[in-house]
Amino acid sequence: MMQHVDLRVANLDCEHDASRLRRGLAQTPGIEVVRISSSAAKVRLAFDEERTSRETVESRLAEIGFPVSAERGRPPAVRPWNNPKVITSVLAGLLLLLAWIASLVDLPEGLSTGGYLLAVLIGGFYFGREAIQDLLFERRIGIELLMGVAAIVAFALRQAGESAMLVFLYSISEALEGYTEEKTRSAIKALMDLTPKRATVRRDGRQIEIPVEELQVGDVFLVRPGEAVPTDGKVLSGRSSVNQAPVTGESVPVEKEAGSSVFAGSINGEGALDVRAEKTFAENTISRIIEMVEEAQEKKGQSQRFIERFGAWYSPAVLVIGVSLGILSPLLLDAEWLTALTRATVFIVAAAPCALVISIPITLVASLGTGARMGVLIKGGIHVEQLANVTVVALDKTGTITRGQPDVTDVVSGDEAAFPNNVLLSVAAAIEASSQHPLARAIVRRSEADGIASASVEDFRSITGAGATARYQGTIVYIGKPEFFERELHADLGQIAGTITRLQAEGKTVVLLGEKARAWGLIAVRDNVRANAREAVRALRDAGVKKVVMLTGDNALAARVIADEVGVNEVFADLKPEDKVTKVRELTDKHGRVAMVGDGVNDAPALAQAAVGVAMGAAGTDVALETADVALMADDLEKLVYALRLAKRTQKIVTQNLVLSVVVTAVLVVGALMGSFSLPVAVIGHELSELFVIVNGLRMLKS
Ligand SMILES: Nc1ncnc2c1ncn2[C@@H]1O[C@H](COP(=O)(O)OP(=O)(O)OP(=O)(O)O)[C@@H](O)[C@H]1O
Ligand SMILES: [Zn+2]
Repeated sequence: MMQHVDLRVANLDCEHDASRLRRGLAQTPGIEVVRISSSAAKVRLAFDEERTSRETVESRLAEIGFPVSAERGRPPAVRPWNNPKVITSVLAGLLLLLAWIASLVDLPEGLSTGGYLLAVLIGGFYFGREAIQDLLFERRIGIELLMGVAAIVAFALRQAGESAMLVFLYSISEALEGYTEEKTRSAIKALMDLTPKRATVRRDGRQIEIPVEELQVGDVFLVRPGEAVPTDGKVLSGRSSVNQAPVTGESVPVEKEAGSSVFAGSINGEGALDVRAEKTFAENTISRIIEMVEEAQEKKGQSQRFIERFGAWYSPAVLVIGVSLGILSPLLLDAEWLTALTRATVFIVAAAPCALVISIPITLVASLGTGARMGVLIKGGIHVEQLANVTVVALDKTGTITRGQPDVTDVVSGDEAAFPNNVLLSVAAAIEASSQHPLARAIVRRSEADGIASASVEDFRSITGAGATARYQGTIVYIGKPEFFERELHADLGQIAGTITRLQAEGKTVVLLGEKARAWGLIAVRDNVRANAREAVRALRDAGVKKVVMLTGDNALAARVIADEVGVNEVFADLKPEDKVTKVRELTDKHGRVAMVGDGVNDAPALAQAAVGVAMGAAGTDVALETADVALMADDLEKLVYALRLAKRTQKIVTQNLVLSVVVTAVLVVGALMGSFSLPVAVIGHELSELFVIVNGLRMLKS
């Protein structure tokens, strides 16, 4: 049996480390690498249980230099002085400085040259090793090789100081890049630190403290006032307001009582809560969020993939051109050797695409992390691109535009003598007790509130997009939309027909109860529009969305009233779930990219059809969290606007970065070819553009 494990390991910082790990395990029988995520410092391995054990796997990883990090689930802390690349680079800088001082004062020249050489060797150790490994094992010419060649040639041309400076600046920018990436990632990991290390559980009538990693589903734990919630669960008893900003990004605390869900990392207010764990620590919502943000970095957008493909042939091309420049121009054009070689070196440094290569990833990590902190989970660069360019936003009605908590407003009987209101409610509630639909819950709630005893029914069956049916006193009874009664049951609506239209015109959803060919009466339900829906729709338009439309399974008349209330101008009503898919496709054909927003459970097919599927209120609904492209953790339309703006802002910074890096590289290359730049100018210009790109990208850390 092949067994899969996910392990978080140390020293896995970049693609190079990833390939070193892959090579290290290639010679180990019984272990296969399934996936390596350097951005998450995680590996997924498959191992043959008959041949190896998990312990062997772990010790093998340690042998090849990637020990499994101590705290499972919790990512390790980031410290610059723990990073060998930072240390070697700083050391190279110091040596460079000393050697330079030595060259100024009257010390033998050999001393400063020796210092420069040491700086080159130490500062160039890591990227030099990566360059060689890339070349030998992956047959790839990368930026590291370009820089290494340039440094060696410069040194050979007796420009030792320039060579050392190149090595120092390149290594420090590499280290800085790695460090900032780590740092931005740790902004997300900071979420994890909000979860406590230990939980107080009740076992056998006693309270004991255990590490949160040992919490089991079903454990009852205690959350005291002011404490953080250790893992997701359902409140058993107690009452308190809980700040769940770390998970959902909502700033206002939410009231919790018996039956409410709480999420790990939320901060408890004044009351004490007894909570039954529904997730282990590793599986809880916040752990899933962190994992998804990490995985998101691997779902690259089109532009990023293009740049990576481009980089694969660009760097070798630079090397080939540089070498021919240095060798051919003296041979063929009679140029001076020293000038030609220097020029070639300057060219190689000038043309290296560092800034270009990091401009997208650095911006994305920052942006995705910021989104996650604000309760907006975007599952990859590709979705950021799509979301930024959306022209149509399609909103589902129930639960998206409306609150999804309807109330029964009217009960009208078609035949008072045979079916008085309490009989209607009692039969309706009996059928709806088996249904998950928000309407059903409203009806059950109303009948309970009125103290009506539920009738007894059997053979419940749900009719998707129309209603439900069951057998009551031997008769097949239906509950559902009026259109269903007319079209499918050929029911005579009799005197209630007029009432139906009147109630629908008030924005109410009308459902009928009755048997084949005869409606007994109606129940009207009203679901209020979300408080901020109108502003959100306007904000979407302000943000550049051309069309905001509403999709609903409800009746057109009622839907129109709701749409007018929130300022949506186009409504598509009476849609079955599969019609919503068709509608999304039509909208895409006609107007371009569609973002479909729904609850992610009933609307999953429509969300999947859209360019971007957005699930609202995803915290606590695993399906929504897993399937949507963008998950809004809070049940709040404002977050949709935020997500759109975040995506647009990200795209803008990415564009700035791309333009800048291309322009700077072009200027440097032209200058290098014309011989107007010296090596230090090229190196500094190059590193400055890289620094700009990093700093610009990090602006996305701001929410
Ligand atoms: N269990 C039910 N009881 C009564 N009526 C129902 C039930 N299920 C569906 N219906 C009827 O079918 C219609 C469409 O239901 P559907 O679930 O497709 O859409 P919805 O979720 O109500 O609305 P939206 O599409 O805006 O989310 C409802 O408006 C209602 O009239
Ligand atoms: Zn560079």
